[in-house]
Parts: sequence; C-alpha cells; structure tokens
Amino acid sequence: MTSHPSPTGMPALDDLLAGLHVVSIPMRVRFRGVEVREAALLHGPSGWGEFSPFLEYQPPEASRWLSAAIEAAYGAWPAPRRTHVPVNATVPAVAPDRVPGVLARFDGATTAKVKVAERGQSVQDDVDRVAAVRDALGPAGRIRVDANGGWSVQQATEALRRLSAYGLEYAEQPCASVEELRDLRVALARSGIDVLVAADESIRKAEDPIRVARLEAADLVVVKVAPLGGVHRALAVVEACRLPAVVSSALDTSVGMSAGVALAAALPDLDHACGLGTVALLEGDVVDPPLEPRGGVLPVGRVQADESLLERWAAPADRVRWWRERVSSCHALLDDATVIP
Ligand SMILES: O=C(O)CCC(=O)C1=CC=C[C@@H](O)[C@@H]1C(=O)O
Ligand SMILES: [Mg+2]
Repeated sequence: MTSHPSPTGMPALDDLLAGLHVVSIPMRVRFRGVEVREAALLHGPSGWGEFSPFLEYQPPEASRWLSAAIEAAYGAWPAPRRTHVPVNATVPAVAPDRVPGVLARFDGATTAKVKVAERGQSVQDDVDRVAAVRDALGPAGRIRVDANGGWSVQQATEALRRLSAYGLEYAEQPCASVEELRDLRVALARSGIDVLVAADESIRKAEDPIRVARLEAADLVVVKVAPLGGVHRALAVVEACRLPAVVSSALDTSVGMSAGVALAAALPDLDHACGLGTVALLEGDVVDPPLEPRGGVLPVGRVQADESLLERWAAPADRVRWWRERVSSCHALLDDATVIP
C-alpha cells in the first residue's frame, strides 16, 4: 500500500522505493572517468526525479542529491521566467581530432566548455584541444575551460597564460581550494592575464557554498541542482553569493537535466549558456525524445520517463539492490526540513 507524503512533504522510504527504476547507460565518450552512467529514477505525485550521485559519493553528500530528486518528484519548482535556455557544448578531454565530432552533437551551441588538466595529460594537450575548439567555433564562439581543481596556483597561471590566447569566457575551478582560487585571481591580475575565475566544486562540494563569494575567490558561480539539494536551494545559493551564475548539470539523464533547466528558467538573470547539454554524451536516455539542444537551446518544462526506455536500459539486479540500499541510507539522513521548501 502506498502512504501519502507527510504534511511537510517528506515521502516515506517505501514510497520512494516503490517508484524507483535503476538504469545503466554507457557513455559515448568517457567523461570524468565515467564509462557507464547509473541513475535511479523516482516517480512521485509531481512527476519524475533523478537520484544519480557519482558512485564514490558517501551518504552525507549523496543525500543532497536525494533531496533534489524528492523535490522534483514530490514538490514544486519555482515559476519559470523564460521558455527556453541556452546551452553550451561540453568537450571531454579528447584528442583534437575528435573535437568536431563531439561538437556536432550539440546542435547550434555557440559556447563550448572544454575539459583541461586531465590526469596524465599535459598543458600542450589542453592547448591543442582548445585550439581545435576555437577552429571549429570560429572567432565569435565562446570557450570556457574546466580544470576540476587540477592545477596549483602557479600551474594555473602558466596554463591560463597560454590558453587565454584563444579567448576564454572563464576558467572553471582551476585550483582545488577556495584560498587558491582567491590567490589565483590576484596572480592573474598581477600578471595581466585577463581570465575570469568560476567556482564549481567550491560551491557544490563545500560545507559552506557562500564562502567562495565572501572571500572574493571567484567572478562567477557554477550551480548544479542535484549536489546543492534541489532547485530552490540552488536559487538560494545564487542569491546569497550575489555573483553571476552559470547553471550546469551532473551528467544526468533527461530527467535530472529538466531540473537544471528549471533552475536556469527561474534565475533572475541568465547571461551565460548552461552546461545542460550532456545527455548528448550518453549512448541512450530514459525520455523520448531526449532533452538535447536544438538550435543551441533547451525547452523549459517537465519530462516523462518512457517505460520501454526504462526497460531498455534497466540495470542488472545486483546494481538495483545497491541503489535501493543507497536510497535507504540517504533517506535516513534527511528530515522534513531538508526537502521541499
Ligand atoms: O558544465 C557542463 O558543460 C557539463 C557538466 C560538467 O561539466 C560536469 C558534470 C558532471 C561532473 C563534473 O565533473 C563536470 C563539471 O565539473 O562541471
Ligand atoms: Mg566543473
């Protein structure tokens, strides 16, 4: 029997598990070490929600992703201010000759985010990849790079000196810590290197996501719905940081992506293309048609998971068990106050 959500909105674990589907979808291109993307999809009275923290995340961090999934399936998103949102192409740390093929998957995107500082690669690899992206986009295209905290302040200064020759919109999380980001901003200014700094991990993995703004450690903030615990919470972070925001995703299926689109649609200002095009990096999806950019934009609105696609990509029984246990340990960490504002 299915019980109703409590008056404050926290669904019972049995309800979550009753509406749970686990999928396992290969990546077209390896991205952040992921070759197969696993996700748990929840179905509730408001629609579909996605719970897909990366496999190595422990329950305290992963439980925020569950809050976001519960908000989507049981709560309401804030009112949209626009009907479509602009999307960037996302270029994994591939060889330059693969760049045109990757970009071709992001129809109409005029901004590209390029992964750099990949372990085992050199700055020259980054320069060659960014040069290939500039070639493909032409002079009017925008290019941002994402180092995922892979550089020291000195390495970042040197790498960004070289990469800035190709014209950069900003560098995302060039160094790991908030203090390094702050020091890097000073170093770049002193060296006359004109590159803005954006914080990603320093927001989404931080105990205190506002600290980066207090320390003046970034020019922009990257916000992602799932790691921040939902659309409402991500909006609150943007408001508190008082910095321009870029909405991005977490390698989600179209279900998780639609929550990112809801955030981008609700932001008072949206001056940057959103990193919400990565369904294109997956071999398949759970929504038909998938939420992939057309003409460089995505439509705002709810999506429905398709039963036959859920079956097509259904994860093996041992992985389903693993995800059900994960939902259960994360649910145990949440209380009414942590979900559904
Ligand atoms: O922002 C984008 O263009 C796409 C999303 C993206 O880059 C990421 C998604 C998931 C995990 C992260 O390592 C990565 C990021 O660091 O921003
Ligand atoms: Mg990033």
